Amino acid sequence: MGKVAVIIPAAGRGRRARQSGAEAKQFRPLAGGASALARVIRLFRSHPAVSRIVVAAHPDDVTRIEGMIDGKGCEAQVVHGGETRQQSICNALQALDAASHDRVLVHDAARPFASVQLVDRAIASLETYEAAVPAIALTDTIVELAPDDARGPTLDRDRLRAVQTPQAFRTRPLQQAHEAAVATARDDFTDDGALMAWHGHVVGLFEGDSGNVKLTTAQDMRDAEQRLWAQQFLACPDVRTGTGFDVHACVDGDHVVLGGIAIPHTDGLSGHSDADVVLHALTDAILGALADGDIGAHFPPSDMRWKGQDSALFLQDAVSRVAARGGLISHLDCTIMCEAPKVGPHRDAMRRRIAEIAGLPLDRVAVKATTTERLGFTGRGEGIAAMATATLRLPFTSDTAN
Ligand SMILES: Nc1ccn([C@@H]2O[C@H](COP(=O)(O)OP(=O)(O)OP(=O)(O)O)[C@@H](O)[C@H]2O)c(=O)n1
Ligand SMILES: C[C@](O)(CO)[C@H](O)COP(=O)(O)O
Repeated sequence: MGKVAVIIPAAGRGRRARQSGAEAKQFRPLAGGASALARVIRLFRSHPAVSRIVVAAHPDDVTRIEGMIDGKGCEAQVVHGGETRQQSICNALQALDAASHDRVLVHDAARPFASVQLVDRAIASLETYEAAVPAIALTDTIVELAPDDARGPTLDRDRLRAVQTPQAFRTRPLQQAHEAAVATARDDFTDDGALMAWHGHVVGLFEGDSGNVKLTTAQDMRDAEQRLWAQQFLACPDVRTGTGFDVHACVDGDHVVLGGIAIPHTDGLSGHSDADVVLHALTDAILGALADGDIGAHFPPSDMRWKGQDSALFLQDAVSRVAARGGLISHLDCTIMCEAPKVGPHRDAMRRRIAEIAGLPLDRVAVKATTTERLGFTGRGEGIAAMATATLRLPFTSDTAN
């Protein structure tokens, strides 16, 4: 048998799942981790039978998806998607040589929960069929709508199935079916199984997976987040708390950088980097929870590379150390101590920026502020201080147990 290729349609705009200001659903980080598309790419990249991946992308997303498929693993390519899912797959099929890849799986970028076992079943189905789709039985009572949208006839659910992806095909017959659809201007197929059946092929069914949901609505996105957080939390039972504290002196200037946000002010803050006490305290809090030194140990002030540096780099480094240990950050909290500038008007911008750097949902990032009642160096306006707490969860390791 020849090799297996995979087509990932990822050119949709995710309109039904769109929250205001949010990017398309397949690119949103899920539970502070990889996006749906990244998870799907990872699944197929690491599957031993798959040797080529073609991702159909909206023209605006080609470069970013090229960045996601970069690196080791099987051969991968991004092509322009079309106006509909069917057109996106048709475009991707043109990038496949049926002589070298005689089998192809088609899997939605919007189904991040597909398992290796499901992919194995899809590939195995091609020993029996030239087209096959995963299907699950329905558990709700299913009715047709009456003309007035009231309840119509009840359907026999034992004769109905919900169809998912990955769908499996012999490559050339799928290409021919798509060519025939283009020739007859049919562009209304919601899946390739339907298109193959229309073209006269028997389409087999294999066992789907009720967990393999398609992220379609905003509620689906919330459910997926919860499910992934729960999975990660269970895998990381070792709860750690770290604290951080930082001070920078006020100097001549016209703004300070706090929580990644430049705030106009009557002074500046002196420092080797951008002197962002908030990001520094948070970085130290994370390093503290990891028992992995402190910001000065990793980014010495004597090193000219960090001069004037955006402190996001330091926080990103600490966050990646958590990921490298297989852990996750469950909460970041910071208190800024200063008489001025007023933090309140900038609090949400700071939270958004910290959440963005740390890859966390907004409700897992807190920024608070207090004056020190004109007492001490912060009270006299000689400097600004910040203290932070990071709550992390790590997997238990043999080191942890010792
Ligand atoms: N022109 C299109 C439309 C959809 N898709 C992809 O097909 C899969 C299933 O489509 P759907 O869930 O409907 O995604 P969207 O089209 O993005 O969603 P919506 O209809 O809500 O805009 C998704 O991975 C989507 O990116 C595609 O490649 N090209
Ligand atoms: C292909 C599919 O996921 C199978 O269930 C589904 O048909 C896609 O439908 P959508 O309207 O493009 O979301």
